[in-house]
Amino acid sequence: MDNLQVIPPSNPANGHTQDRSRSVSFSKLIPRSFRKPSVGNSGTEIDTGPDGSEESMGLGTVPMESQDQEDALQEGPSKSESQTPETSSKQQSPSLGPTQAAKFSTRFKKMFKSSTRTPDPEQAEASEISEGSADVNNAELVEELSESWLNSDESKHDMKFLSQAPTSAPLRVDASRGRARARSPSTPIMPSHGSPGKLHNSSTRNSRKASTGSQGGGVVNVDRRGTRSDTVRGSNPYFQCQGLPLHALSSQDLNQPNSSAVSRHDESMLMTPPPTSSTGLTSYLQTDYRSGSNKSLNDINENEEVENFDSKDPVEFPGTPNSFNTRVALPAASNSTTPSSPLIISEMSPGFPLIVVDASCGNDAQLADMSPLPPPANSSDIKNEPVSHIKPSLRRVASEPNALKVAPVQSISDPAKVKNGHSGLVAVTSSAKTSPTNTFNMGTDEPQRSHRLRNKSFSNKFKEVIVGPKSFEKIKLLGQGDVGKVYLVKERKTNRLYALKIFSKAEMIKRKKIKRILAEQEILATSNHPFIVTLYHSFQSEDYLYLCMEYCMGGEFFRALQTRKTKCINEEDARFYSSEVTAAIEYLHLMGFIYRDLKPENILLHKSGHIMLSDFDLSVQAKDSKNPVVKGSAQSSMVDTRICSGGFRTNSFVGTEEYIAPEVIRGNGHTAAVDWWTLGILIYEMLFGFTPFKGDNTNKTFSNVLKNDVNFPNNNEVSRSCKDLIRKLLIKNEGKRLGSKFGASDIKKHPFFKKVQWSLLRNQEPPLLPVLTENGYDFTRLSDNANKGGVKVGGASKNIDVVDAMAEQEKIMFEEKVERDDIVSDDDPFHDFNSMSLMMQDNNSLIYGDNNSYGRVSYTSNQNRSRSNSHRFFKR
Ligand SMILES: Nc1ncnc2c1ncn2[C@@H]1O[C@H](COP(=O)(O)OP(=O)(O)OP(=O)(O)O)[C@@H](O)[C@H]1O
Repeated sequence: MDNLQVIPPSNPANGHTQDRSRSVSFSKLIPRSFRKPSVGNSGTEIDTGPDGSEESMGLGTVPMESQDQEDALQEGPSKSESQTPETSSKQQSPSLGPTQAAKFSTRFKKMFKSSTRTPDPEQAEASEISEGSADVNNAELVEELSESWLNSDESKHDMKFLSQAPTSAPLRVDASRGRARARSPSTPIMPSHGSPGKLHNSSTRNSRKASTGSQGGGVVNVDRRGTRSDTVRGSNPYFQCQGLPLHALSSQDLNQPNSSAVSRHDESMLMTPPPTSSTGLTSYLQTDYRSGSNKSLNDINENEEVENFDSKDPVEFPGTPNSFNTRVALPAASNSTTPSSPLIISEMSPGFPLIVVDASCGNDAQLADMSPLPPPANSSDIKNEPVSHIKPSLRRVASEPNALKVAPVQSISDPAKVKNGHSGLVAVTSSAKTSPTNTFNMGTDEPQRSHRLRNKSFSNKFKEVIVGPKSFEKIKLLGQGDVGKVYLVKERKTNRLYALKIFSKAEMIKRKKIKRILAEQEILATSNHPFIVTLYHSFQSEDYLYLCMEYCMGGEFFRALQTRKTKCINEEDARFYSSEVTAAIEYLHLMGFIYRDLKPENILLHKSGHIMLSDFDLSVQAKDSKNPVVKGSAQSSMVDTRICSGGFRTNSFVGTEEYIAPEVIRGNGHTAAVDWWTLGILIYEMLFGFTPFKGDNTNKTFSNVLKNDVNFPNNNEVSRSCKDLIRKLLIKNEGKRLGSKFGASDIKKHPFFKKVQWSLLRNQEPPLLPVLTENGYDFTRLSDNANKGGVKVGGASKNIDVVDAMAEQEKIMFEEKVERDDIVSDDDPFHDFNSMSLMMQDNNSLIYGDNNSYGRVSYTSNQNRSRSNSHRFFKR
């Protein structure tokens, strides 16, 4: 990998000329209200590529394979695709009236006002070492804003203002983000284009990340320069550059001189403290932030972060007639008999989970009384509730593959096992036998479930919550995400280790993240898959929300990659991880979820070395999701998972910069195909240590994503089939992208995965095994410092008051009293957040041991892997 020949994205040959077409691409990124209607699958791109056969993969590897050389393989974007935006943008030249233009101007002024303020020293320091891409200075703005928009008469006023603004003044971009990436040595380092001392969010994130001990124990001391920006949530940089589109501005935004819908919460590690008055949170919420949380997740406009609920989605509050009529149950939650909410249970059988699609479509009534369960464990926090019967659920026992036997797996292609018909469901058999470690908690009593929980689609998995904040003892801070903090905790009663993610309600409301946390809970609670992190408990207190999850001691896969000398892994290992990721995404798609934030940082490593997908706050559930369908013949059938969310388009601007799919940038809506795009980027990054479209700033990256073909370094170790897979996943036209026909089945059938036995993935030997070690990478010192007052945030020591406040806040977090579902009033924004516990606790979760530091993890190569995988689990 050392001899990688990399064409920096700024190389004109790589499509970075200041040419017309680039402006054309960016013209798509003008405020959404000016955009052309969705092109969707009707792109003009022509799929000239092969259908996946090895033979058709064409040419051999060439140094830094050019597009020309690879044409025979490539279904890259056609010229017509890049021409379309130009045409459309001209046709769609924005036409602002004088009032609208004035509003835009107001937005710009507000933004510059905030951006030109003197940065604090720590931010300045952080900015010097940063070179991320999440900020854009004014000069670039003027240079790179949409050509069509620039040319419009109405925009002149605003652009004049932009060009007059001090060029050194950066625009703050998503200052709230708490994450950063280290760039691998082989990643092209782009020249910094920012001026010294400017505010730079990614650098701040960087510093914060280091200070908080980062991730799940699997933390390495990485180079803090050259970070990549983090997850973007509804904050299209173009909106930030240009001011928000009018439809996203509320009257409040426009009238309050100091308000800015684009400014993010401060960069303090502290969550915004909740109101302390006796009226408490409820009145605070009702006064200031009437969110749409009482509506269906999908009914809330996805661009909530840049929109004002009051103006767009008025929600009625208590006392108002019909205040509850606006509430729609969470997706797939309210009616288990609806065909659109198939009950899909994946069982962690001894071995690989068998997906069980309940052909009765989850009719609770029919299944009631089948399996009385034992009473919940005692908890002082919990008041007893009337009990109800539940249907038995097959749930996986957490991942302990070595201790488990492989259950016979019945192929989903077995026609005898596939039922299509009235229920419209694919029955993929469960031949799993319950093992001692996989037994249902069958008792004589029934689980307690609140009325609200009973109505949930996942109610067969959960009962009334049996723990509260006091049930856990904090061991250390694992890391801080966008809005939540994740702690390694041990349950006092059992000594079991968990990852407890805590969100401040006030913060969630302030930053309009209510929908996100509800989505995350919904997906975690609904999912039951060995490659998706298990949710054990969730509960809320007056001021906080808690998600208690399986602790993945291996930390982020990204960190594991960083421990590699080359920052990348070989193709065989990449196949392992990508196959597990594909299985996880397939499952999510089956459930009607689109993940939308695949990246190595969101892939955690279980202690077994297998992956665990986490962080679902960007995921969305398809409206009217359909049941999977089996297509093809008995010999070669495929489960069409694409159809589960078929036709569902969503239009938020979310994702991670380097992973964002072209259709997301274009803003004309996207589908589940975005997940296959991100899979392509992930595989590329695993193999080469950097992402294929990285530019030296956000705009360049997006331009590359829209225009550039994927190029490969001169690396003969990567097979043609692998490159072919990447190319097909990175087809810019989502309608032509691999996965657009049958979803995951398309990907699984690709020659790159030919040897993979999908049903036995969980029994493969992982390439890397996380090990707690005294000599591993240790970030606990930093978090210890944080606790002792020596915390460094943004490169400078925070004053002791801040540290004290943090400690105080943590104390409160772990002392609050749990609020059961029934006492959370219906008008509470977090009414739909359930307090609940998994029916059966996992007996395989890690147990706290005094001798472990839980801060030092290293990754060892799995010696068993080659023998085990090639001889036992891979077809020959
Ligand atoms: N179950 C877990 N086990 C171990 N570490 C975890 C677990 N869940 C989260 N973490 C770690 O805690 C940190 C914060 O997690 P979180 O999901 O909030 O952050 P994030 O991925 O940045 O989220 P977001 O994208 O929402 O900002 C991350 O470093 C993450 O790897």
